[in-house]
Amino acid sequence: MAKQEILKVEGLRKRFKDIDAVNKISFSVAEGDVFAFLGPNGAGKTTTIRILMDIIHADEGAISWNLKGQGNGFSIASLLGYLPEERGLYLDLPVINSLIYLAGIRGMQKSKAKIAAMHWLEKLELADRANEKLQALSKGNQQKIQFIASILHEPEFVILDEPFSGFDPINQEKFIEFIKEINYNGTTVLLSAHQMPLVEKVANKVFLINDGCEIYNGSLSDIYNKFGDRMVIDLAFEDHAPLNKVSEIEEVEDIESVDEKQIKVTFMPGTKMEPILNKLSGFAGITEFRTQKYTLHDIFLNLVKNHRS
Ligand SMILES: Nc1ncnc2c1ncn2[C@@H]1O[C@H](COP(=O)(O)OP(=O)(O)OP(=O)(O)O)[C@@H](O)[C@H]1O
Repeated sequence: MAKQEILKVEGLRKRFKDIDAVNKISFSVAEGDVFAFLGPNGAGKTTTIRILMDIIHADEGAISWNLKGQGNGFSIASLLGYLPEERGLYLDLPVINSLIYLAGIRGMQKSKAKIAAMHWLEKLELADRANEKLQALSKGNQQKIQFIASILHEPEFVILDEPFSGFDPINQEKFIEFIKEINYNGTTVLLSAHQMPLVEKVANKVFLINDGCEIYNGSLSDIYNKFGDRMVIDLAFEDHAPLNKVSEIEEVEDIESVDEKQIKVTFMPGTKMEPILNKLSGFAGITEFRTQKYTLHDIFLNLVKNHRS
């Protein structure tokens, strides 16, 4: 059975002077999705999110929400969870007071908010800092508090704008687990992030935006099926990598220079390994040969590059 649609966006458009920041995009998010909203810098992600959060208004288009809490006097924005790109909490208040206050204005009882806040502070290894002012915490720890603030009231739908930025790799991995956990417990997630290896661990749907326009909208598995059928080989050479000569191999689609000795070669869809091995055997001084999976990162770069050209 198809899952219930929680958010439907149709023909959304926003212009800033002569820039189409968001250019007639449409998508829908269903209950239980982790919907990855991806795009390069300046693509229009934060503008779209700000429109969804009612911070700015669209010039054209329609947004419909289907949240269980609608109609009980709370605004849509207060029913949602939101981790904004620009962080900002009450620096001068003790952490626990900020969290309880923020959950309160979103309709959560004080006693329940306190229990939930302590639960998340324990999880994020910050329980012993609960009574300190936020400004005494490191930037990464402040970000953890802001994440707690966005999900404490157990929203049906949370928007996380760049949740991994500013975290070390260990905390980034932990946050993947936290996102999976809130999603498992019933929160639908719209996630905007640049770290593709993290995104592909948690998302089931992907929307790719570039220059305000849709360039992919579908499931994560479909994006691999449609665009992922490519072989990638990392090559290292004793001396300078012979970029020009490798690019003459007819099956080569793209070459990325890692450094002067290393290259990453992407082959056309359907390329077989054996003829490539034969061709590469003609190159002197190969010190490393490694096949790789074509990742979401590669697909993303390729789709954006093709859209620009
Ligand atoms: N208030 C504004 N006034 C004028 N232009 C704006 C404004 N806000 C955004 N823009 C422009 O709209 C475009 C989209 O910006 P947006 O912040 O939505 O991109 P983004 O995808 O979130 O980028 P990033 O990944 O860098 O955060 C950019 O060209 C940006 O300069």
